Amino acid sequence: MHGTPLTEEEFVTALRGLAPRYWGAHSFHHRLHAGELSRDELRMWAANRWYYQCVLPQKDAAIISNCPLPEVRRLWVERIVYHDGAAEGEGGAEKWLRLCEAVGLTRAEVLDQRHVLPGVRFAVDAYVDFARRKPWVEAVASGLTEMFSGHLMRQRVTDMLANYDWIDRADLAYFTTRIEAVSGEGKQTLDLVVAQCVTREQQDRAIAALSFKCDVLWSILDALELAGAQRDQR
Ligand SMILES: O=C(O)c1cc(C(=O)O)c2c(n1)C(=O)C(=O)c1cc(C(=O)O)[nH]c1-2
Repeated sequence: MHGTPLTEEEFVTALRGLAPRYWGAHSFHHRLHAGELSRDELRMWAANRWYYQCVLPQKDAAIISNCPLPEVRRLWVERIVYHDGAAEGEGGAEKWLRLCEAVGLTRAEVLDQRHVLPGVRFAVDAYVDFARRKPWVEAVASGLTEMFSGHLMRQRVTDMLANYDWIDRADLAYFTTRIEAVSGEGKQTLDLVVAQCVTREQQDRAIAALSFKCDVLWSILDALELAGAQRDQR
C-alpha cells in the first residue's frame, strides 16, 4: 500500500534519515579513524575496498544501459571516466592503487584480488547486480550514500593524518580529490531522484534502494571486522 506522495522536503528528510545506518557509524570505521588498525588490518581494508572501487564503473555502466534518457546518460558517463581515468594511469582507481602501495601492498596482490574476502565480494557483487536488475532510478538512488560520504571522507583524511604518522597527505590523494567530486555528485544525484520519484511508490522504492546500499557498505565492514578478529585468535 502506498499513500499520498511525500512533499519534496519530507522525501529528502526520509532519505537523510538513513544516515545512522551509513557505514560511518560502523565500529571498523571508528577503529580506522582512531588509528587503532594494525598495518595488516589497514592493508586488508585497502585491498578489499579495491574490489568496491573497481566495480563502480560497471555499476554506473549498468545504470546507463538501463536509462532511456540521454541527458542522464551524458551526466553518468562522467562517473565512469572519473574512476577509470581518461587514459591509463589516471583516475580514481589509479589513486586507490597508490593508497594500497602506501599501506604496503604490491599492485599485483591488489589486482589479482587474493585478499578479497568472500563477504566483501558478495556484498559488492550484490550492488552491481542491483544496478543491473532494478529500474535505473532505483540504482541511482542507491548511490545516495554519497550524501553522507563527503563529511566522512573529510574526517577520514584529518583522522588518518593525525593517527597514523607513517601516512602522508599525498598517500590520501584518492580521498582529497574525491571530497571535491562528491559534493557535486551528491547534489546531482539527489536532484535527479527527487525529480524522478513523484509517486509515493517511487519514493518508497528510492528509500528502500538507499537502505539496501547502506546494508551493502555495512556488510563490507562486517566482513573485514570478522576477518580481523579471526586472525587475532590464531
Ligand atoms: O570513502 C567513503 O566512505 C566512500 C563512500 C561511498 C559511498 O557512500 O558509497 C563512495 C565513496 N567513498 C567513493 O569514493 C566513491 O567513489 C563512491 C561511488 C559510490 C557509488 O555508489 O556510486 N559511492 C562511493
